[in-house]
Order: sequence, then C-alpha cells, then structure tokens
Amino acid sequence: MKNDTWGRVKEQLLESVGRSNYANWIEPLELRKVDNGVAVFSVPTSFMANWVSRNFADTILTHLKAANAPASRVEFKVEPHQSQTVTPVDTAPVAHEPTPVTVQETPAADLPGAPLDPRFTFDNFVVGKPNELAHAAARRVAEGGPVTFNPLFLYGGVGLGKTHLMHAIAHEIRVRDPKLRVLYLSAEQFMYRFVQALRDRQMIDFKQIFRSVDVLMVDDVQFIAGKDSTQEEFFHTFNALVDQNKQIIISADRAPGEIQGLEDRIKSRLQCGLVVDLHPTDYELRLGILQTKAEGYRAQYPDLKFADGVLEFLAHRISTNVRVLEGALMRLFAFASLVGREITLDLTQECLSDILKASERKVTVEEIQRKVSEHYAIRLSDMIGPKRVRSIARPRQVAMYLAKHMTTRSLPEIGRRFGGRDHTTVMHGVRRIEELKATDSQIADDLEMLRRTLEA
Ligand SMILES: Nc1ncnc2c1ncn2[C@@H]1O[C@H](COP(=O)(O)OP(=O)(O)OP(=O)(O)O)[C@@H](O)[C@H]1O
Repeated sequence: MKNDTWGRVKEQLLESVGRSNYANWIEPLELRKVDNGVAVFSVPTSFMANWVSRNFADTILTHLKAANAPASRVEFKVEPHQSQTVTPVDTAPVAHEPTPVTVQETPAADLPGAPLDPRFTFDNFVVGKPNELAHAAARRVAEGGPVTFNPLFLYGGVGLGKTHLMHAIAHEIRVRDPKLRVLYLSAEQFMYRFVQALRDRQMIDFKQIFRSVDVLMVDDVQFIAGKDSTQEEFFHTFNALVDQNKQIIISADRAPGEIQGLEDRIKSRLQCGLVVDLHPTDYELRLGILQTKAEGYRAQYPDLKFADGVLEFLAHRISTNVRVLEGALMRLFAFASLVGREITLDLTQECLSDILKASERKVTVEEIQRKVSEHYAIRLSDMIGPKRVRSIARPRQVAMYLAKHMTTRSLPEIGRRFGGRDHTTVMHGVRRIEELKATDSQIADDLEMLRRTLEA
C-alpha cells in the first residue's frame, strides 16, 4: 500500500470521526506495514493502542478496504514514535528498537483522555433557570485566569448536561490556549488506566502523566466509590494538582456528601471548591432546547412542514431528561421525512407513543394534595376532611382539578382519596376550576405554578 493511499484514508477518517477524535486518535497513528492482510500501525502508548483498537479499528479497516488496501485486519503496536511523518511501507518493514518510554511531559495530544464530542460546546448549550449557575461556573473556569474555585464540582441527575458542560470547558480551553494540557476522562477510565499501570508496573509513568496536566476533568466520579485503591490514587492525584494550583473539574450524579462508599477525606476535598447542581429541567428550558435542536433539523430537512404546538406538546409531555427529549425529536424528524408527512400532533403521538407512555407523569393524588395544601397554607387533614368554608373548599377543588389532569385516576378513585367523596362532587370541583381558570388570573397562575412544581 502506498503512503498516499494511507494519506487519502486519513482524510476520509477525518470526515467520519470528526476533528477532535481525529486529532486525538488517528493523527498519531503511523502505518508501519501491510503484511499478509494485516495493516500494522505503531502507536505511542498502550492506552492508546487499546482505545483505538476498541473504538476505531472497524472504521479504519472499512476505509482501508474502500481504498482497496490489501488489509483484512488492523493491529496496533506500541512503539514510541521517532517522528510524526509516515514512513514508506512498500519496502521492507522498518526495524524499531523498542525503547523504554520515559514520560517527562506528555504532549497534550498524547494524554490518555477520552475523545471530546464536537457537538458539546457552549454555543450548543441552552441556558435556563435550572442550569444557569452551573453554566456560569463552567464559563468562568473555561475563561482561565487565576484558579478561583478548585475543584469545580458539577452534579445532577441523568442526562441534564454535565458531560456537555465538561466537554464545552475543554473545547474552550483548548481553543484559548492550545498549549495547555487538558485531560478529560471518566472515572471509569481513570480506574482502568490505574489498574493497567499497576499490572504493567508503570505506576511512575501513570503518576507523571496525571500530575503533569494543567486541567484535569473527571466525569461521573461516583464510579470510584467503594473502589479503595483507585480512590487512594485519585486522592493523591487530586492533592498534587491542587498543590500546583492546577484546575480540576469533577462531575457526579449527586453531591459529594451523598456519594456512598466515598472516603470522607475525598468528600471533604471535593467540597472545598465550588459545588453546583444542574436542577431538573423546567418547561421553558425543555422548550428552548427543543427549539434550538429543531432549527438544526429544519436546516437538514428543509422540505419538512412542522405544525404549531408540537414542540410545546413535547416539552410538556417529556420531562424525564434532555437525552430522551433529543432522541424523541430526532426520531420524529427521521420518521416524518421517511414517510413524507407533515409533523403534526397526530404524527407525533403515533411516532413517539412508546416514549410518551414511558414519560407519563407519575404524579400521585397524595403528592398533589400535599403541594396544594402547602401552597394555600392549609392543613392536609382539612384538604380531605369535611370542612366546606371557601378557604378550604377552593384549594380542595384545585387539587381535584390537578388530580384529574395530571394522573390517570378516574373520578370515583379521586373522590375516594378526598375523604370518600362522590365522583359528582369531584366533577363539580373540576368544572368550577375550569371556569375560574378562564376568568380569574390568580387561579390560572396558581395552577400553572403548581403544575410546574409537581412536574419538576
Ligand atoms: N442545556 C442543554 N442544552 C442543549 N443540550 C443539552 C442541554 N442539557 C443536556 N443536553 C444534551 O442532552 C444530552 C445528555 O447530556 P449529557 O450527556 O451532558 O448529560 P449528563 O448529565 O452527563 O448525563 P449522565 O448522567 O447520563 O452522564 C446531550 O446530548 C446534551 O448535548
């Protein structure tokens, strides 16, 4: 195979894996030879060999075959690179003395981090009340300058944008100062690297690499809870970097103090900087995200018609997490373009019935009663008791209305939960609130507020 063939294949790989993956994982590969159908690449570290072989081997092979290279398999051999230029491979294989790797300062491109998703930038991150503090803190860290809070600890439920913000910080720092060594990886990868270093007796290299970075970002740190030696090593790495005034950014699915199985000294270290949480999305944020993503799809499918109210419907109905929301929208556009139909509410319900069903709100009548009692400052026992004074009867009707609209309970079932009232009483209460909602703005505001609190 000629060098220029590999050069062309690399250009195609750039297209297919994206700029960031390419720079991290493909560019450093050196094609050594193609022998008996095996394309042999040299890579600078065994971590990289493993990562590329697990994540990119198939893609590389597909492109090699498409370029008619006589390869049916790819192999990655660890050899410290002599140079970054591709050696001619048509001639006899180049003999390389396996020299021991002594890491002094690992070049940024060779750090054993995970690839960054090019879509996860600040520009693509929609800011709303639930995530504005986390976003502001992330921006601040990405701006650089003196390290003010160390670590920045981001936490929140599944799919709320923790990874997105971390990647955005890394992208921004890399653009601002390409010389900075930014290492992003998941806690699971940290453990994997650590165990590998122990096994290969390369702990000195491991420590040097991790302690030589300028910015360390560890995603999903709850993963190391209960894994004692990994925690120990993480703790030392953490301390060494903080002592050198290097920025650390950590994410987890809960606050440091709530991660069970995490040593107290680590918890307290993690709490030393700024701890911010991403709250569950609210309706406005979900709608904002949907509008932004839909704009992108509209450009991609310019002929598709989109009825009013669809995004509002989705923002209202899918309140689980942003990942599910994105998946729903992607499926909707793909489906509509395949069948060549306008995206209407009917089509949305047809195409997303499983997601909508799974996202059905699981609000209970009891929760509604509790929240409404709190809101109107009445006792819960009065809500279900016999009193008929308006200051109690009206909140009771509000709760009945919400129970009718936010749960799947029937009117008799709702009546039973309101102290064994008849279903006609419930029906009357629901109708009364429907009327008032149209004429009394205070009631309309109360309903909207309560609905949001219950959905959150
Ligand atoms: N505010 C937002 N604006 C735009 N996209 C968002 C926002 N929040 C989340 N997303 C998108 O939702 C998806 C899930 O986000 P991400 O992977 O960052 O979540 P996470 O909090 O790290 O979840 P997990 O706990 O599963 O690791 C991503 O595609 C991300 O781009």
